[in-house]
Amino acid sequence: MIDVKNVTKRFGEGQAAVTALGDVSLTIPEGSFFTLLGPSGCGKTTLLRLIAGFELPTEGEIALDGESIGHLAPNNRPVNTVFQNYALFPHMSVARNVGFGLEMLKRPKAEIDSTINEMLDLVQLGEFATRRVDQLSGGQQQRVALARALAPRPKVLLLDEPLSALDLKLRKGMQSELKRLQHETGITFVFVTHDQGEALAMSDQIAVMSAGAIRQVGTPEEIYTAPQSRFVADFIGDTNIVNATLLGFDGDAAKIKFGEGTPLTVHAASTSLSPGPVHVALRPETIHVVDERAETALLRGEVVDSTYFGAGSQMLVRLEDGVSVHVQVSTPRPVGSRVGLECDTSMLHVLED
Ligand SMILES: Nc1ncnc2c1ncn2[C@@H]1O[C@H](COP(=O)(O)OP(=O)(O)OP(=O)(O)O)[C@@H](O)[C@H]1O
Repeated sequence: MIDVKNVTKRFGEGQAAVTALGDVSLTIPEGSFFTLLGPSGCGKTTLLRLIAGFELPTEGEIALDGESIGHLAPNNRPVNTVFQNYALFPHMSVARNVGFGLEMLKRPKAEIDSTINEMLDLVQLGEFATRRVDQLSGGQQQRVALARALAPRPKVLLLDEPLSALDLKLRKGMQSELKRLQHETGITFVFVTHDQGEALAMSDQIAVMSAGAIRQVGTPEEIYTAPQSRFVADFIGDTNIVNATLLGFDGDAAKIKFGEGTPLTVHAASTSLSPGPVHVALRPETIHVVDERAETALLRGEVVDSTYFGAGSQMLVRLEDGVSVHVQVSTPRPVGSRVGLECDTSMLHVLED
């Protein structure tokens, strides 16, 4: 288990100082596939480099299995990193690249050889052992980098956008491959990405970050279906955010209404929200288009655009308050027509701002 406790990281001094991380606390469970997700510059790489020991925190500490690792140099931490550019030795064979870390650790030759074979089998590169790395494809080089990082059997593997150099098809393949490797080895993977699809597809847990802070931690399903804030709802997928009035709470359930509509009981990110104007997240795939006069319509508006995307169409509906909502449909209504929008209220979610 990795415990990040109240970690602040500032670069530079005085007026020019940049706070890359501000009082971040986080627990990464042992043996999990844990993803740090957020836009460029939010501090993901900085957090990874602090865990690796390439940077030291300005304040706070990082513990592994209950023991602070702050005093340990990077090579003495039971942690290994796979970098974005792989950092392989191009002129060396695949086998030597994989065994390099073990040679540095002065492990016996027989142990190094058997680990190399085991690791190459694990990443399905057994037949490439003697090939020079510069004679491999990008995807194969990625596997060598993984095998090399896994060879010393670290407790934690840090992966900094390791798939970003691959084309889309290879990326998808490597996503399943990485998940398989994590399951088979049981090593804790801390994976950095700004790609929400990748994060949802691969992770046991995701920490969504923005501007040096952790905004939400949860399983992919929790993050997708119950985003806490407008930022998380916006960042994960194609969410509509609509205006509503919060009337109050009944236990954990929020009572809201859209415009002058009837009160609805829905989920909320927090029960400490005050009654009044709020924002509600509404996933495009959970909305059904009905007749404008239908009593079941929760929202009403006019179709202002419609885009065909193969599996269906995406309609843009402008609501009476001017907010536009995306809706996925198999048969779009004509632009200019008035429609009602119906939605399972259990899929509505009041956000914190
Ligand atoms: N060595 C450094 N000196 C000064 N500022 C830095 C340094 N390293 C990072 N920063 C700043 O800290 C902030 C966080 O950077 P970081 O690289 O952690 O972001 P990131 O989320 O990994 O971004 P990306 O997805 O673009 O890699 C940024 O504002 C960055 O400019």
